[in-house]
Amino acid sequence: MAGQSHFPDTIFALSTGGLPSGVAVIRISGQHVAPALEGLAGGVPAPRRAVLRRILDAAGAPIDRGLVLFFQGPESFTGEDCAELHLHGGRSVVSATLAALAALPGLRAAEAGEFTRRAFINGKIDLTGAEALADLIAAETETQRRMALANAEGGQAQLYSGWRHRLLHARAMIEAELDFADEADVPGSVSGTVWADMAALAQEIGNHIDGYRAAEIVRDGFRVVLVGAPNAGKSSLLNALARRDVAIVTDVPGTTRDLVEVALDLDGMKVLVTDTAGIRSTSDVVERIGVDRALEAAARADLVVQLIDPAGEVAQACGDWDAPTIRVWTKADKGGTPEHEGQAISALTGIGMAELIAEIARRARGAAAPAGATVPSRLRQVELLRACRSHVKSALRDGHGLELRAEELRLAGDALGRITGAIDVEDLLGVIFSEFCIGK
Ligand SMILES: Nc1nc2c(c(=O)[nH]1)N(C=O)[C@@H](CNc1ccc(C(=O)N[C@@H](CCC(=O)O)C(=O)O)cc1)CN2
Ligand SMILES: Nc1nc2c(ncn2[C@@H]2O[C@H](COP(=O)(O)OP(=O)(O)OP(=O)(O)O)[C@@H](O)[C@H]2O)c(=O)[nH]1
Ligand SMILES: [Mg+2]
Repeated sequence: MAGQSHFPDTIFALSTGGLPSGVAVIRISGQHVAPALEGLAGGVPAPRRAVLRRILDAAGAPIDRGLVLFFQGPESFTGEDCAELHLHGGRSVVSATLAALAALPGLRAAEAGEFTRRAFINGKIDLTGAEALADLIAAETETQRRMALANAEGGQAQLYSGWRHRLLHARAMIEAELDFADEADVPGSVSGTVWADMAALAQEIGNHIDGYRAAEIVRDGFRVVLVGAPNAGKSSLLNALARRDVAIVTDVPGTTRDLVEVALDLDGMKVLVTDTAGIRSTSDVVERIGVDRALEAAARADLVVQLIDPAGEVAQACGDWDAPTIRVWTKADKGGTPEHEGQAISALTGIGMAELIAEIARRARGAAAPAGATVPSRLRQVELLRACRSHVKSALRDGHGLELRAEELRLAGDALGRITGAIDVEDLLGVIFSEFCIGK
């Protein structure tokens, strides 16, 4: 896909966020950029040099005075001629400029993700790089940002292209062996080292796939579920963690019925904390549904925090869940904290809260992909990685002939090629680029 392709339309969009803003940037990309700048900014600046210009409408009346940047293709984000207008971020300034652009021949408003899509078609980035840019823009926590940046800088692209080279090399060696086999004297078999490398590759791909769960925890959040008997102090803890009144707190046991979830940023990790109904056997229909939901949430948790009021009833029939569990004694301000193992906290005074938060953050980080690790970021990628590994494994099975085994290796390489977009991905592009916002 290398080389610049020629799209008939030149596209433009506001690439910065909500208006009004201090400065708003409008991006333009395509073959009509230079004539558009002639009309709109009275000329085309030297490439990559910011110049201050009057921005004019179709009638030649000034809209604003702003900075104009020109990038000459292929040395631009999209690989096409690009321009940026850095305007004052007023609604009317922006709408008048967008209207002036729309009136120019060959120009139209960009669709979501269309700049990045052109960057991909023009060979500036591969599909994993495009997906990583979407993640970088969506990143809210430090760990999300680091993971997205590693892939935006080509972490996955390099890993998969290395694997494709190994597959190609293996196929070449097998082809050579097939050719020699026609001749009278067959040289010493090369296949020993080839198959050893393919076995190692299957293992590496498997390990890489296993990293997906850790990547999901970074992207979607580490799920912490608060469970305990009614009145144990779960909702009070949730409110203290969220630093706002998310859940209703009363001294009536059985106050919380539904799941209440908040997203927190703990030490750079996205953590989803869910408050639940106090667990007890009850004849109240609504409360019983709440208890069922609590137990289901615990079953899905990455970490269960079990709250116990030392003066209260202990949760009967705690149910069982597989998630790691920590015990926390509540209402420590009242004294009487027992010598049991586990932490003591007070949501009321803050006793033990810093320690509890540090412990949750420590566990979240432990379950998350390590900083800078190259991990798959999408189910789409994982499915193709699984297909790739399964073809490598088929190739490793002896029974069938060398030709068929080489064919399995070709299929394995094709699966990798679909991840990066090197082959046959037209059907995927709509899905991938629809994730983006307009202007990206
Ligand atoms: N004002 C502005 N800021 C921005 C962007 C932008 O488009 N405009 N970006 C948009 O996403 C990001 C930066 N990404 C960019 C990626 C490549 C090129 C570019 O001109 N690439 C050329 C030249 C490379 C070079 O000089 O090293 C190329 O790849 O050939 C520009 C921005 C973030 N900040
Ligand atoms: N003194 C003191 N009281 C607390 C503390 N945490 C909670 N309480 C009180 O304990 C009672 C129950 O608190 P909640 O947070 O609603 O308990 P819950 O576990 O959510 O209860 P359910 O929703 O009924 O399951 C309320 O009266 C709270 O004010 C604390 O740290 N110290
Ligand atoms: Mg509650």
